[in-house]
Amino acid sequence: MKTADAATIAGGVPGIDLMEAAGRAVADAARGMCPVPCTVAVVCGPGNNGGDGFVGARLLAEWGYPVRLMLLGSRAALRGDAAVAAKRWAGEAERFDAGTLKGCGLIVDALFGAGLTRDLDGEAKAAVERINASDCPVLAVDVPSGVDGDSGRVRGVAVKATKTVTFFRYKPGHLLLPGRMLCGERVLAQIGIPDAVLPEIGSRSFHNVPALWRAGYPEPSLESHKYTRGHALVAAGSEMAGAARLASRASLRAGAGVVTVAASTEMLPIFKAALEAVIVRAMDDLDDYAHLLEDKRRNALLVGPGAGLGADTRDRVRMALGAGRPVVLDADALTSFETQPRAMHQAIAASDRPVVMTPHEGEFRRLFRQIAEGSDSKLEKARAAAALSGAVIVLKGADTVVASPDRRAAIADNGTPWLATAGSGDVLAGIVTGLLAQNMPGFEAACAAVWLHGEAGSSIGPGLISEDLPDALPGVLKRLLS
Ligand SMILES: NC(=O)C1=CN([C@@H]2O[C@H](COP(=O)(O)OP(=O)(O)OC[C@H]3O[C@@H](n4cnc5c(N)ncnc54)[C@H](O)[C@@H]3O)[C@@H](O)[C@H]2O)[C@@H](O)CC1
Ligand SMILES: [K+]
Repeated sequence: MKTADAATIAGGVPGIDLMEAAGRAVADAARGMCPVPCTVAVVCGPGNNGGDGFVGARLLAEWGYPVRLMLLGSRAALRGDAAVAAKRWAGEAERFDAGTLKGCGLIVDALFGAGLTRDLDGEAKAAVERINASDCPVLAVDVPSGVDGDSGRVRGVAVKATKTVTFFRYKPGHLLLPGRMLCGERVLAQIGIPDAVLPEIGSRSFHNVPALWRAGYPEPSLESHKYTRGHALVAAGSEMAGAARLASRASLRAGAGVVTVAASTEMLPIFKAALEAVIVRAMDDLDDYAHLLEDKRRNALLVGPGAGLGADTRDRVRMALGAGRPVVLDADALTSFETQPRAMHQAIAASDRPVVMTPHEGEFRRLFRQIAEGSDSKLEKARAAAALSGAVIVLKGADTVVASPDRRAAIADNGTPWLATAGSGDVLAGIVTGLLAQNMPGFEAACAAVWLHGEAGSSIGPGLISEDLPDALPGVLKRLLS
């Protein structure tokens, strides 16, 4: 944002104009929250976030709202645009103490935004605690004060907002937990920063929404037949038939033309009975898997759901990665490398096709211990793991991050807590595999799968079980593609 602001200002827009536009967006949001004028407490900090607060306070007062402005620090200490904004505020700047929020109908939190540099303590911490203790709705300016915009982390203590107005683009902290929860409803306001500054910023972080990957989403044409739509091979092994069934069905729903599931002979009847459109093949040993890989039409491979832990699964992972095809590694395929993650990274490095890993936090910690302990930003953790392993990393959770070895990363916010249920990850892995079978590139396929999975979950909601998810995909896809 500093680069964006500076480039805009260098392009001829005075900084105070940006602040005026930001303050207006804040005042508009406040009016939306309290259409009938109520007393608004605007709590300002010592930097430009406070400056936005001064502008918002002035406009609300002009619109007939009784406004009380409180300032952390002294008016004389304000600098730059914030000092200009403060001069335009004709009212008082009160000290913020225990009594000052009494009788207020709305609090505007303009304490700290992008300039937060350390954990809150002392007077600032007390101010945030007082705001949180009041039972007033809170409108946060840019980010709830105390939330780190880069990571979504709480720096000591943070405001719990009802609504947050931010500017130009969302920041990672608006999408990552716990920041996202502390924002309440989010509003994105444009304040005159042109999109042309984006290349200069060079950000590789994205919000996982269809605009990011829709252009590469595979759609069949009239000339397509089932093999041109790709053929996914799911290596099920001999355990947990349900996991591989869910993944296979999800691959088909995601558009793979054909799905083969390979399982031990004793498991075949279970698969045959449960999956009509899926081809079922016996795989009792590694030779059987090698034989299945000989058919090059099987062009995307999934190893993990129901694979079982141990040497056999490790060998199958190595064979898949050596087969010159996109590979998805999930569940047991990941955990089987817990004690030898380097061996997995080496096998990935030898593959020239996309590899996607779909760990949850626990699996991630086992495979990337140093990275997991070394950073508290989920975004940077996933990014570091992608760089180290050479795979696209899907670090799952309510704020799933997809990161690519080329440093692109996307954060999803469209899931639902109802997706935290057995088998949900198997479905996700199956969707990724189905999209890779249709030649979608690795990062885009992973992002699209996460988004579709989130939408499918949200479309079902309470009572969701993983079996429902593949069957919810047609509705989601219909909306997406129309
Ligand atoms: N031209 C611009 O730069 C624009 C900036 N805007 C606003 O400006 C904000 C960023 O402004 P700033 O960079 O001045 O930063 P902030 O206003 O977020 O905070 C910086 C101030 O807080 C102090 N501070 C930081 N961490 C602290 C802590 N833990 N405890 C106590 N004090 C602490 C710093 O010493 C500094 O005085 C954005 O969030 C946005 O609201 C908008 O007005 C749009 C235009
Ligand atoms: K704030």
